[in-house]
Amino acid sequence: MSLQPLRSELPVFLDPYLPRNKANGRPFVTLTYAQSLDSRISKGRGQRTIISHEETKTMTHYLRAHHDGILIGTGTVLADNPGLNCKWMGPQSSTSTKMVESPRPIIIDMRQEWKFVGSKMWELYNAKQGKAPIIIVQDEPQIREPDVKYIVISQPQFKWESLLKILREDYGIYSLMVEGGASVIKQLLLRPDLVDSLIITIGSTFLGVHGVEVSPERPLNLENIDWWKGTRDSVMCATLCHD
Ligand SMILES: NC(=O)c1ccc[n+]([C@@H]2O[C@H](COP(=O)([O-])OP(=O)(O)OC[C@H]3O[C@@H](n4cnc5c(N)ncnc54)[C@H](O)[C@@H]3O)[C@@H](O)[C@H]2O)c1
Ligand SMILES: Nc1nc(=O)c(N)c(NC[C@H](O)[C@H](O)[C@H](O)COP(=O)(O)O)[nH]1
Repeated sequence: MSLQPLRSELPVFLDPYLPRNKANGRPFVTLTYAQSLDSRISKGRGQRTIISHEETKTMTHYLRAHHDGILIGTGTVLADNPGLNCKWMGPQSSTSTKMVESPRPIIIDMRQEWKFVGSKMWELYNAKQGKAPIIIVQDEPQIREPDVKYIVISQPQFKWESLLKILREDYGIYSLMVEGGASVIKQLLLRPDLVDSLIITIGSTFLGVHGVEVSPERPLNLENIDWWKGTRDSVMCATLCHD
């Protein structure tokens, strides 16, 4: 399905929060997600839930066009079967340039529960509309899936700073968009040392007490805050305070 055109104010609004070159050995990291008014990102664990309006969906694809990589956690890849490509074509693009503009999917799958072959990502890759993923695993895989790259961590938990360094140095990921889910977002909200931009879409809906909540484990302040108001959603851009 094609996207709605990008709202004309969004490029200027988003520009200060888009990736810039970083000299500190890790990628520029954008943490972005869509939440309800009651701070939920889905109706329930494992339930794919559309929160964004069509115009903020287009914004998400515009953001994808500006990043080398797009990372999600196991819960999200299993629940959502996401495509993680970029459908925003830009003013002068043609279908043949889609693959170039799509970020590389980076999937946390420590216990190898997800399969690339047969997924939406795989269909898009075969249609030359998306890239094959890098998968983060705990152990060397017994069967390597076609065109997938594996980062073997050799322990159940990885340290974000180490993973980011590997992504930049070994895979040329200079800008990384992190799209969730809840566990990943909660960890990174507490890492102002690693997150460069925070972009949250707030949808005008309540998802209720059974929804998957996103709330950091301790209070958190933001700075460099700006808001955009759309038809149904608002978008807040900010940076995390180092306090
Ligand atoms: N609205 C949105 O913007 C949005 C975005 C993404 C996902 N979602 C929703 O969020 C839900 C999934 O959230 P979730 O919290 O269950 O899953 P998640 O996607 O955050 O994945 C969590 C899992 O990733 C792995 N993981 C995360 N950090 C790790 C680390 N440091 N080391 C090792 N492994 C690590 C662990 O296996 C962990 O259980 C789904 O319902 C999905 O639809 C919504
Ligand atoms: N911006 C945004 N608004 C939403 O309403 C929603 N549910 C997500 N969720 C993010 C999560 O990462 C999804 O899995 C991908 O958004 C699916 O991506 P595709 O469209 O299949 O490429 N993100």
